[in-house]
Amino acid sequence: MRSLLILNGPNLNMLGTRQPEIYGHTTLSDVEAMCRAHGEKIGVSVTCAQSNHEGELVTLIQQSRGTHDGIVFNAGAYTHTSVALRDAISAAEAKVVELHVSNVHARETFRHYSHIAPVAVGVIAGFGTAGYVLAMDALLTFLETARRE
Ligand SMILES: O=C1C[C@@](O)(C(=O)O)C[C@@H](O)[C@@H]1O
Repeated sequence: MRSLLILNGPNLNMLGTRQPEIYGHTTLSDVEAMCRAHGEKIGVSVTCAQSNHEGELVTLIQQSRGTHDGIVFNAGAYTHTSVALRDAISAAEAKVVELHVSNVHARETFRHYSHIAPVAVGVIAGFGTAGYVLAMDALLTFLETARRE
Protein backbone atom coordinates (compact mmCIF):
# COMPACT_ATOMS: atom_id res chain seq x y z
CA MET A 1 0.00 0.00 0.00
CA ARG A 2 1.28 3.45 -0.86
CA SER A 3 2.02 5.74 2.04
CA LEU A 4 1.73 9.54 2.01
CA LEU A 5 2.81 12.14 4.55
CA ILE A 6 0.73 15.33 4.77
CA LEU A 7 3.24 17.79 6.16
CA ASN A 8 2.38 21.34 7.23
CA GLY A 9 4.82 24.04 8.28
CA PRO A 10 4.65 27.24 10.31
CA ASN A 11 1.33 28.92 11.09
CA LEU A 12 -0.70 26.24 9.36
CA ASN A 13 -1.87 25.05 12.78
CA MET A 14 -3.82 28.36 12.69
CA LEU A 15 -5.80 27.44 9.55
CA GLY A 16 -9.45 28.37 9.98
CA THR A 17 -8.76 31.31 12.27
CA ARG A 18 -5.74 32.81 10.48
CA GLN A 19 -6.67 35.46 7.85
CA PRO A 20 -9.79 33.53 6.73
CA GLU A 21 -10.23 35.95 3.81
CA ILE A 22 -7.03 34.40 2.37
CA TYR A 23 -6.92 30.89 3.83
CA GLY A 24 -10.63 30.13 4.42
CA HIS A 25 -12.44 28.74 7.45
CA THR A 26 -11.35 25.10 7.26
CA THR A 27 -9.13 24.10 10.20
CA LEU A 28 -5.98 21.97 10.05
CA SER A 29 -7.78 19.11 11.80
CA ASP A 30 -10.54 19.35 9.13
CA VAL A 31 -7.83 19.17 6.44
CA GLU A 32 -6.18 16.18 8.09
CA ALA A 33 -9.53 14.38 8.47
CA MET A 34 -10.28 15.09 4.79
CA CYS A 35 -6.87 13.65 3.76
CA ARG A 36 -7.34 10.55 5.92
CA ALA A 37 -10.83 9.98 4.47
CA HIS A 38 -9.50 10.43 0.94
CA GLY A 39 -6.67 7.99 1.72
CA GLU A 40 -9.19 5.38 2.85
CA LYS A 41 -11.23 5.92 -0.31
CA ILE A 42 -8.27 5.45 -2.64
CA GLY A 43 -6.46 2.79 -0.57
CA VAL A 44 -3.48 4.82 0.58
CA SER A 45 -2.03 5.06 4.06
CA VAL A 46 -1.93 8.67 5.34
CA THR A 47 0.17 10.20 8.11
CA CYS A 48 -0.25 13.85 9.12
CA ALA A 49 2.26 16.14 10.84
CA GLN A 50 2.68 19.85 11.48
CA SER A 51 5.50 21.90 12.96
CA ASN A 52 6.30 25.57 13.36
CA HIS A 53 10.04 24.73 13.50
CA GLU A 54 12.28 24.49 10.46
CA GLY A 55 14.65 21.90 11.98
CA GLU A 56 11.77 19.69 13.04
CA LEU A 57 10.42 19.78 9.48
CA VAL A 58 13.89 18.76 8.24
CA THR A 59 13.85 15.83 10.70
CA LEU A 60 10.35 14.75 9.64
CA ILE A 61 11.44 14.75 5.98
CA GLN A 62 14.57 12.73 6.88
CA GLN A 63 12.42 10.26 8.82
CA SER A 64 10.16 9.70 5.81
CA ARG A 65 12.91 7.48 4.31
CA GLY A 66 11.64 3.92 4.14
CA THR A 67 8.23 4.84 5.52
CA HIS A 68 6.59 7.15 2.96
CA ASP A 69 6.44 7.17 -0.84
CA GLY A 70 5.31 10.76 -1.12
CA ILE A 71 4.89 13.99 0.81
CA VAL A 72 2.27 16.70 0.33
CA PHE A 73 4.21 19.61 1.77
CA ASN A 74 2.90 23.04 2.67
CA ALA A 75 6.07 24.65 4.01
CA GLY A 76 4.30 27.97 4.64
CA ALA A 77 6.70 30.91 4.74
CA TYR A 78 9.73 28.57 4.81
CA THR A 79 8.94 27.89 1.14
CA HIS A 80 10.37 31.30 0.35
CA THR A 81 13.39 31.18 2.69
CA SER A 82 14.62 27.68 3.50
CA VAL A 83 17.62 26.10 1.80
CA ALA A 84 17.65 23.50 4.61
CA LEU A 85 14.20 22.23 3.62
CA ARG A 86 15.20 22.15 -0.03
CA ASP A 87 18.30 20.08 0.88
CA ALA A 88 16.18 17.70 2.98
CA ILE A 89 13.82 17.16 0.02
CA SER A 90 16.75 16.63 -2.38
CA ALA A 91 18.12 13.92 -0.06
CA ALA A 92 14.72 12.24 0.52
CA GLU A 93 13.48 9.15 -1.29
CA ALA A 94 9.89 10.34 -1.10
CA LYS A 95 8.48 12.43 -3.94
CA VAL A 96 7.21 15.84 -2.86
CA VAL A 97 4.34 17.98 -4.10
CA GLU A 98 4.56 21.60 -2.92
CA LEU A 99 1.17 22.82 -1.80
CA HIS A 100 -0.21 26.27 -1.02
CA VAL A 101 -3.75 27.05 0.04
CA SER A 102 -3.55 30.53 -1.49
CA ASN A 103 -2.38 31.49 -4.97
CA VAL A 104 1.06 32.70 -3.93
CA HIS A 105 1.66 34.16 -7.41
CA ALA A 106 -1.25 36.57 -7.00
CA ARG A 107 0.19 37.89 -3.72
CA GLU A 108 3.30 39.80 -2.58
CA THR A 109 6.38 39.31 -4.75
CA PHE A 110 8.35 37.76 -1.87
CA ARG A 111 5.92 34.83 -2.11
CA HIS A 112 6.64 34.25 -5.79
CA TYR A 113 10.00 32.56 -5.21
CA SER A 114 10.13 28.99 -3.89
CA HIS A 115 13.27 27.17 -2.78
CA ILE A 116 11.26 23.97 -2.83
CA ALA A 117 9.63 24.02 -6.27
CA PRO A 118 12.84 23.10 -8.19
CA VAL A 119 13.20 19.86 -6.18
CA ALA A 120 9.48 19.02 -6.04
CA VAL A 121 7.55 16.92 -8.54
CA GLY A 122 5.16 19.83 -8.96
CA VAL A 123 3.28 22.63 -7.27
CA ILE A 124 -0.41 23.11 -6.46
CA ALA A 125 -1.47 26.57 -5.30
CA GLY A 126 -4.66 28.59 -5.09
CA PHE A 127 -7.32 25.89 -4.74
CA GLY A 128 -7.88 26.47 -1.05
CA THR A 129 -7.75 23.49 1.28
CA ALA A 130 -9.19 21.27 -1.51
CA GLY A 131 -5.64 21.45 -2.90
CA TYR A 132 -4.47 18.85 -0.37
CA VAL A 133 -6.66 16.18 -1.96
CA LEU A 134 -5.63 17.33 -5.45
CA ALA A 135 -2.00 17.01 -4.36
CA MET A 136 -2.56 13.48 -3.02
CA ASP A 137 -4.09 12.42 -6.36
CA ALA A 138 -1.30 14.15 -8.30
CA LEU A 139 1.37 12.36 -6.25
CA LEU A 140 -0.27 8.98 -6.74
CA THR A 141 -0.60 9.54 -10.47
CA PHE A 142 3.08 10.51 -10.58
CA LEU A 143 4.16 7.47 -8.52
CA GLU A 144 2.12 5.07 -10.68
CA THR A 145 3.38 6.60 -13.93
CA ALA A 146 7.01 6.49 -12.74
CA ARG A 147 6.58 2.82 -11.78
CA ARG A 148 5.37 1.90 -15.29
CA GLU A 149 8.01 3.86 -17.21
O1 LIG B 1 2.09 30.42 5.53
C1 LIG B 1 1.84 30.57 4.33
C2 LIG B 1 0.78 29.78 3.71
C3 LIG B 1 1.02 29.43 2.25
O2 LIG B 1 1.96 28.35 2.17
C4 LIG B 1 -0.32 28.93 1.67
O3 LIG B 1 -0.71 27.81 2.03
O4 LIG B 1 -0.97 29.63 0.90
C5 LIG B 1 1.58 30.63 1.47
C6 LIG B 1 2.83 31.17 2.13
O5 LIG B 1 3.32 32.28 1.40
C7 LIG B 1 2.52 31.62 3.54
O6 LIG B 1 3.69 32.09 4.18
